[in-house]
Amino acid sequence: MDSADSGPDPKEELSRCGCWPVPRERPLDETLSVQVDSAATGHLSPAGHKLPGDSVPAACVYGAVSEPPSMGGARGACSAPASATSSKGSAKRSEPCEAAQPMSPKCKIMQEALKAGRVSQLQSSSTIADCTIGANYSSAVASICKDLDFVTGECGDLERDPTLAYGAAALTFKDVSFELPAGQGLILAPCSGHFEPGTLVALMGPSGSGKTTLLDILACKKTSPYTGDVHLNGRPRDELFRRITSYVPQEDIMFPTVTVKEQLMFHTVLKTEVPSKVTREDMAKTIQLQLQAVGLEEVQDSLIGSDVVRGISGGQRRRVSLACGLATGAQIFFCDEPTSGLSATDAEQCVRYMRLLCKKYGVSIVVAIHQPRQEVAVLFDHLLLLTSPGDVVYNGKMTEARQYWSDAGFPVPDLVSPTDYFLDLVTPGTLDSQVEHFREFYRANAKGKARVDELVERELWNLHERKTAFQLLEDRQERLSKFGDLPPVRYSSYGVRFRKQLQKVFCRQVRLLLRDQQGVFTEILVAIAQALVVGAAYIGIGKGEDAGYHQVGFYFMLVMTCALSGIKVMPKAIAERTVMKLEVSEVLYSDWAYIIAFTSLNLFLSLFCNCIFVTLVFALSGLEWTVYPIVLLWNSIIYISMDSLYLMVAAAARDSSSAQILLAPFLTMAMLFNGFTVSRKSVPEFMAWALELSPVAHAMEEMVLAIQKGLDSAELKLVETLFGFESHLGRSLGVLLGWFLVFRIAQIICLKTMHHIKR
Ligand SMILES: Nc1ncnc2c1ncn2[C@@H]1O[C@H](COP(=O)(O)OP(=O)(O)OP(=O)(O)O)[C@@H](O)[C@H]1O
Repeated sequence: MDSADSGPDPKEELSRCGCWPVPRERPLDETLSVQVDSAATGHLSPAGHKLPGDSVPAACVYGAVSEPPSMGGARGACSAPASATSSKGSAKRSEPCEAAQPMSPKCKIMQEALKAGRVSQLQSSSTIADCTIGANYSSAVASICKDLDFVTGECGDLERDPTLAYGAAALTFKDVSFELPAGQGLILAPCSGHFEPGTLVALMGPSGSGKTTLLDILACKKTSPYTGDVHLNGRPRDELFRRITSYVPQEDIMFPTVTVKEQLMFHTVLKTEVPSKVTREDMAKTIQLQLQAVGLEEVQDSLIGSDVVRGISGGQRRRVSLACGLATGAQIFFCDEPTSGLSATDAEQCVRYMRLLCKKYGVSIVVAIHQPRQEVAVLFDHLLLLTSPGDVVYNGKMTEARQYWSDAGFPVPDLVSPTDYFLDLVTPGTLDSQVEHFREFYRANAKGKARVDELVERELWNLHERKTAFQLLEDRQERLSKFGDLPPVRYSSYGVRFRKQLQKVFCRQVRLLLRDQQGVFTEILVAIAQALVVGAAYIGIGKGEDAGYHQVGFYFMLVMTCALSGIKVMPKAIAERTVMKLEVSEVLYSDWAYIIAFTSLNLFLSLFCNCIFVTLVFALSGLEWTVYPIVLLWNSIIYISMDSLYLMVAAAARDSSSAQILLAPFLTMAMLFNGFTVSRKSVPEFMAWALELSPVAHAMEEMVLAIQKGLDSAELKLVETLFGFESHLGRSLGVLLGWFLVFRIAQIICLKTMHHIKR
């Protein structure tokens, strides 16, 4: 791509500003890195930690801040000792390194490169800002890729980019704790802390120590009552908190028949408004880059899969969840065990990518992680270590943890992984366990609780320096507006308007429906097969001279079959509900969007299959086609009425077996009091109300009476008298409509109020 004389390309501009990343190519200036590497150590490769499939991860960010950073990255994050100025002269390393921090080979390489006068080359290849000057597409890609190669977790590996960084959200929490009701136990003792923008935080602790509990509380995901306050930029969280933050849950719940790329695209377009000039191709490139960053490029067109649908592996699914979380343009991310199920190399690569996002773009990422390898642990800036049951034993910089342990009288032995050692000492029940000692030490030591409490007090209500959530969103809006029109920022927890939510959810439902070819085809084939079997039983019934009585049996069978055929939608509705609940809890879309999309599409398909069934059976029966519209109409009406009952039960029931139990009384009433086997003439008087309320009875009566009128059949007239059929068209339509409305409303209430994701 030649952009030298054509002026800035909006796509490049987007990429450069970090709003929409550009796709990967092999780094062009690999030679430089190889030179530097070999000069220093002779063994480091520019693509040192690659993901499977030789993918070169690349950064992707979603809203750059044009003003200089106000807080210079994570508190305590160290910088390289040498002063290095970018070609714009804005990125300066001036803070001294932590004294205790050893310098990694890569840091040394960078220092040597700086000293040797290769500064400008190195800088220009490692900051996206410089691509603004060159406006060169390939070098922009190369520089993004190269940035990840410099992520080491040690001082000065990457620094906040003043041109691109958009993270300006600080998280402060005070005395958050969680106790089970009725004194069943304390899960998390009061815990406080503060994370500056750009901090990569590790929440560590033994199993059951309350890491997820703390993460859920901070992310505003805890559904059980807890105490304590969480603040965003010194202010209590509000509705917009969920647009500023993003959550990657521990479990990977997704539709099995969507592809990896579609899943990521769905999350991306629902979390932020896309400027009008950003094309589908730009978006596709964005997705491509995000997939590369987490090593999923090779499986981008594979299905997510499940136990019954062949798809990607469990580890890859974990990475899809992570990519979806990180694709939201949030400023604070909460990730629960994002690396579980990943190979050691992939886990390291994921955390390196997170560090890149933190350092370069100023976002904060809080990660609950069980026991990372040392190579992964050093990538974190901050360690919050819990013991079991949830009590803090360390809350400070990762680089200071070793010294803290020494101060506590337990220096980390040589050749032992510090994080393993920390965990061994604070895990109850182990041989080395020193839980009580570390609890007390944290409470009493000046570098423990006292320091955290002081920081929290200082940061709380530090309103004049920090922006509100609304202002943060407005900033992003302003930056993105140069790429096209955008609707004004709304005070809503949803990233996009309802119309767009509905459109996206509807399109996905259509795709799922079409992709599930087996499901659609099976449904149509079953309708045809059922029609042939039933039709064979009643073949030519409309032609007999004295077939009136038998014809009523035929109509009865048709109505009953149509009333029951919607039952098959229940398992599907229950399965989809779980995914919908998770996505709704992530405020991707409103539950209304799903209810409307799912219900309308499902109704359309089912009615279509029902029409095939009725038409085929009717054709085989030999009845006069003049009455076909009557038969089709009443059978469709009964189908729609009963369908809302099935969907209500599917919305209320926990699973398929409890759905059957819940359905039984409704079904018995509707099916037993059907106007034919139990008719007006035979029903006991005290149960006459049941007949009046049965939709099947009303549909049956109205249909037979209308057919009789149409055919003017004396036989049928006789049968009607025998069974006591009466026409009350208004009342019948009222009952059928009543069933439809009552159960549809109940379905909506159940979907909105029940089976929430409980945390
Ligand atoms: N809402 C709740 N109701 C009852 N118990 C709860 C609730 N939330 C958490 N717990 C309990 O709190 C304890 C800590 O759980 P949590 O998931 O926070 O631990 P963890 O450190 O993340 O564990 P792991 O590393 O094994 O995932 C567990 O015993 C869990 O059952």
